[in-house]
Amino acid sequence: MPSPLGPPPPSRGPVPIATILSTLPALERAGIMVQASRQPVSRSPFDESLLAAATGDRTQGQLILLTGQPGTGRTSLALQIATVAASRDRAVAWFAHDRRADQVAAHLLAQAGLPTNSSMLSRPAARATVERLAALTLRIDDQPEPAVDAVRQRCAEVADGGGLALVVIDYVQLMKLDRRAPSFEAALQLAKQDLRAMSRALDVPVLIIGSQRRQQPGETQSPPGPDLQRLDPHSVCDRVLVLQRTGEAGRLLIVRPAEPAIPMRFDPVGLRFEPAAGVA
Ligand SMILES: Nc1ncnc2c1ncn2[C@@H]1O[C@H](COP(=O)(O)OP(=O)(O)OP(=O)(O)O)[C@@H](O)[C@H]1O
Repeated sequence: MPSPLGPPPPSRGPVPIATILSTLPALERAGIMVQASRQPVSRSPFDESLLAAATGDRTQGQLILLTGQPGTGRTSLALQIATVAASRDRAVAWFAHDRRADQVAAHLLAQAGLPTNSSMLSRPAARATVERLAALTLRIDDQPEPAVDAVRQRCAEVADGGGLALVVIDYVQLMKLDRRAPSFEAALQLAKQDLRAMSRALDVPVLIIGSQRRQQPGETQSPPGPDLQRLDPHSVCDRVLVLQRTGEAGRLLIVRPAEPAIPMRFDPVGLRFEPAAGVA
């Protein structure tokens, strides 16, 4: 029987990056009217290799865990990966739980060499860069604390509307978890299982950003090693990546399946990873 309140309102769903960029005051101040370019974003070979490392070069449904200690640059790395995936035809759905959509858009601008607090935005070339970013098939959802069901519904809507290449959840500990589970860890485990089922049902890679705890005073082992049993206790994730960074030196460990680590350098201005010196 139909509800007396009528059909439920459509979910707001992930918002296209072009819409989010058009709300940024810094672009308005610089006189940039956001329009999507027909020119694709140029993809750096290194960023392409990061997408390949994250997905194992597979476009099929799979659950990928990207973890590391807070502040190591997990969001930055995931955004580089998402940008490559979103420069193709199908969409990338990004669920931001610890920052607003406009902050993700500002991060994207910084990665493209246009920090919102710099005079770079008033240079003529900035408009072309912004227009290329606006053409990305990146959609951002910053509604706080979504449950897995809500994420699944919004992803299914995006998939129906033209296809989905990648889902990113930043970060999984901030999702609304099942309160009936006996512990936070058990609830997290259930959420991961549901997200893995979603990746299979929609046949899309789902990258979840997770957090390793910080070193406690008195602990000698730092950072916590890539102990798979601790990172992914019941082998829920198909791929497990650990980001480590000290200053500008970083590396991406590929723990499951075991593959060679990727040495990198973090650019603290561009808020992005580059190949480590001496690495092509
Ligand atoms: N807008 C910004 N301006 C300056 N520095 C930033 C900005 N955003 C992030 N950073 C810095 O860049 C580094 C990487 O940030 P990023 O958000 O990618 O890391 P993270 O691992 O996702 O961390 P967390 O979610 O714990 O903040 C951190 O040292 C952070 O302080």
